[in-house]
Amino acid sequence: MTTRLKTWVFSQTCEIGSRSRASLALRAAMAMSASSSSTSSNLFCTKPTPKSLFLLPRNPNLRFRAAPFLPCIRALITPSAPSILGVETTEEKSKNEDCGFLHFAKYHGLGNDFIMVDNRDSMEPMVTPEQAVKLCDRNFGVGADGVIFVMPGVDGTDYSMRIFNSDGSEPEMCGNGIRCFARFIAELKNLQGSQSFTIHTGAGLIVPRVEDDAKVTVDMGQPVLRALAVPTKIPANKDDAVIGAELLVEGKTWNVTCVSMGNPHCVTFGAKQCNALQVDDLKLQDIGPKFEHHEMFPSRTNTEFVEVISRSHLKMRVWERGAGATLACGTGACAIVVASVLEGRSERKCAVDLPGGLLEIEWREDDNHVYMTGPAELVFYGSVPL
Ligand SMILES: N[C@H](CCC[C@H](N)C(=O)O)C(=O)O
Repeated sequence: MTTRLKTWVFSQTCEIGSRSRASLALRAAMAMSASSSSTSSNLFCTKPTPKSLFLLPRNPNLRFRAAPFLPCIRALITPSAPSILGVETTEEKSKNEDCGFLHFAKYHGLGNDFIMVDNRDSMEPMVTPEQAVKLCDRNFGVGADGVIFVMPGVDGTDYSMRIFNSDGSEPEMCGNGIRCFARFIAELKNLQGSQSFTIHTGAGLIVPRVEDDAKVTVDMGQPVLRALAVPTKIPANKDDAVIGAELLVEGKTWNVTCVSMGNPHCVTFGAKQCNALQVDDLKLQDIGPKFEHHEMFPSRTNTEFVEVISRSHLKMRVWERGAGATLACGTGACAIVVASVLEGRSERKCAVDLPGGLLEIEWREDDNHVYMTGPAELVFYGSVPL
């Protein structure tokens, strides 16, 4: 069965704001239909042409009345959903799966950016780690710090999350990514107002809540301090944790505290016998990899370099495992508040200042959970030949 592309009916006006996302997706669908003017192909199996790379930047001047805007969004990025072009036959569904196209939504959390894939149809990621590396390339691909898959829930959770870093490695958890995940789901399901979801991740159960102001608050669970569980081979110096211990990195001794938020973090407030760290002066490209690949971290590590502005305001630069210097790191921001409390440098509730913006972090004494609040933004919808 083939599906003729219906012509789109839309008018030239709509309020700018929440609908403009829909109009972006509508434009993409239009361009897709234009690029496959033939009547035989359906929306998902157009020939990959230059037009098939819909990287439509947010354009406030776009003025469309998006009539079927939600199905359009879903149809673009959820091949298995009933297409706006009519109910799919199983034949079309199978074509969708092997037509070599990936439909995605690009989101970022304070500039830490991700290709979001609606993978709710399968427990197998639609993209391999090797393809993720290509997709994340900022010159030859879409460009991102990672690819995140929205997958079916496990053991009663609403969803599961898997993520590939831009180097193709698979971390256990991603703080900025889980905020983007929550906003993406709310968009796909056209949910309004405050919503929370239970997400199965490599770090266990994580519960993000989309707030009325579109920020996302996440219960990031409990930090893990046991050295062998971070994991680190640095000898434990406080109970079975590594707190303010010494680590020799290329001839320089740094004071470090090691924390896992499901993924490993090495937090430092500076080197021994040196003045307080000025994080803006750091050459992350030089020092970052030396921590990431240090022999004391068998699974490599994320490394956060921290400046204490006040007892409730920390400034951080991060070199991420598998992604390098990023504009923000949610799990890292949680790890530095835990480390700074353990080293007596800050309160349990801090504003964490990152190159991409501010995160609010609280390590609550009553339940030992770390809570993170911050934004997550949709940038564009896209389709790319795999
Ligand atoms: N690169 C990290 C995963 C992403 C973490 C970061 N982007 C965040 O927001 O938590 C790792 O390999 O552990």
